[in-house]
Amino acid sequence: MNIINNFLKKINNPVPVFAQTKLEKENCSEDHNSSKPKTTFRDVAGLDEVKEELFEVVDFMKSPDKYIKMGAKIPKGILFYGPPGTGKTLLASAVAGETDSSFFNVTGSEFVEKYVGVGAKRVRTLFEKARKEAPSIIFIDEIDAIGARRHSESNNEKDQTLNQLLVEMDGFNKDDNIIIVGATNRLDLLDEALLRPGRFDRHIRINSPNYNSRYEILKVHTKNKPLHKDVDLKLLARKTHGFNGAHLANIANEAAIFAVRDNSSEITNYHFDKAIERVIAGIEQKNSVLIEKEKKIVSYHEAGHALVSNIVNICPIQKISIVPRGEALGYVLQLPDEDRYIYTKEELIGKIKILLAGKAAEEIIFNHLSTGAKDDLKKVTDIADQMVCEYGMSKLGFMTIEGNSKSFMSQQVQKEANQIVEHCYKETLKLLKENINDLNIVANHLYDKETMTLEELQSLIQKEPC
Ligand SMILES: Nc1ncnc2c1ncn2[C@@H]1O[C@H](COP(=O)(O)OP(=O)(O)OP(=O)(O)O)[C@@H](O)[C@H]1O
Ligand SMILES: [Zn+2]
Repeated sequence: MNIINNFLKKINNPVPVFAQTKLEKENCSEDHNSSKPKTTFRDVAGLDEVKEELFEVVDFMKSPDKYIKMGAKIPKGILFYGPPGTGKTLLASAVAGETDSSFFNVTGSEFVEKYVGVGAKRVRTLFEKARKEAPSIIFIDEIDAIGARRHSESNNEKDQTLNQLLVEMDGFNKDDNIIIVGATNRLDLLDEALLRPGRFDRHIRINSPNYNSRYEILKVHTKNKPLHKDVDLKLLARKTHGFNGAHLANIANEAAIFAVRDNSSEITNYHFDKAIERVIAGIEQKNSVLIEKEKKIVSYHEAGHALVSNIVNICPIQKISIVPRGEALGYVLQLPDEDRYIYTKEELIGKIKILLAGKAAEEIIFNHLSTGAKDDLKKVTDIADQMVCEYGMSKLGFMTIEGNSKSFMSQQVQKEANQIVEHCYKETLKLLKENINDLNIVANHLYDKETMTLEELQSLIQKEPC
């Protein structure tokens, strides 16, 4: 599983083996020239909610007076965050295209300099130009390179650059008509000053595409290409689980190149298959069969979590997904329970069962132990340990066990915690075996559709004949 994890990690961090797409840095040099992109929202597939949010920004820019009259503040900064290759640059360029703005496409690292003051000067020059050429969109990719949280052992040059960016953003006039779009894969690294109201105060997560979005992206990138009638983009979308928009654009391009090489007048399934292989091979020597197998395991793992969560019903599920996100190959999103401070023993036991259900589903279906449950087990260990040592919920009695007494009693603590976890695991296996039909149905649905809401889960389970 580690190899596969690495593979997925790698395909989320594309290596520069492909031809650069038209947007990438075509007009960006040391002195930050702008361009006037022709990109529109029609070029961006999927991401409907994000586009909706950006429509408002476009309207702000097109008719600022309407908003100013109402006393509404024009947004200054939008921050896109999420994995690479998912269309952040494309979206920013579409905002520029839709508003006929000058587009400044820069990267945070371009401002990182050895000599104090040089980065800050670059920021100043960039904003001067943007003001002159307004309306403007300034897109700063990898904004964490200049916007990372400041530490006590400060780096003077970096701090000055960040300060200059903050000064420029604060100095906007109402009628400047400049929007800054920052992009990062690591929102958690950014300095809080940058995220304050009036600066980058709109944060928009851009996710890896699910099956539907992959289909839409493939449609966009094959729009002007002669496809053989047998080419089934839905099937292609299915085969490309875990790929991002940049990979899919490359697949469409590579398939066209293969067709030219074959002197073919149309792009066929064969060319697409070769293109997929090449894109995968460019990343790592693997084939898509492995992805399919992996996808099946993750589907059952997440279906296990979801089903048991639905039965135990401690906090409602929002979404179940097998689209990789960060390091996770799949996830079940539950409503945050941060408002809760008190849990009963039954509820903690329920939490442990939900966490163990992924592993249990894998054991029932594949009869294997995999590495996919590492994070789950860590959380289980923490809860069981707290039950024994902090909440007096074991045979050791109503006492807290900490410090020296914890090391002194470590064997007993471990034995109690083990008993809790083992008991929960047995119960979870039993629950899932009793509901094996539901497990299959939910896992198959996840495998096909890749994401599922609570309503969909519940209607699927209810539909099943008793
Ligand atoms: N939603 C999408 N619709 C259409 N094409 C897409 C989409 N997402 C990505 N692409 C394609 O992938 C290319 C690269 O995407 P883009 O550079 O916008 O990603 P990014 O999120 O900015 O990545 P990075 O973080 O690596 O800079 C785009 O130029 C486009 O061809
Ligand atoms: Zn899990």
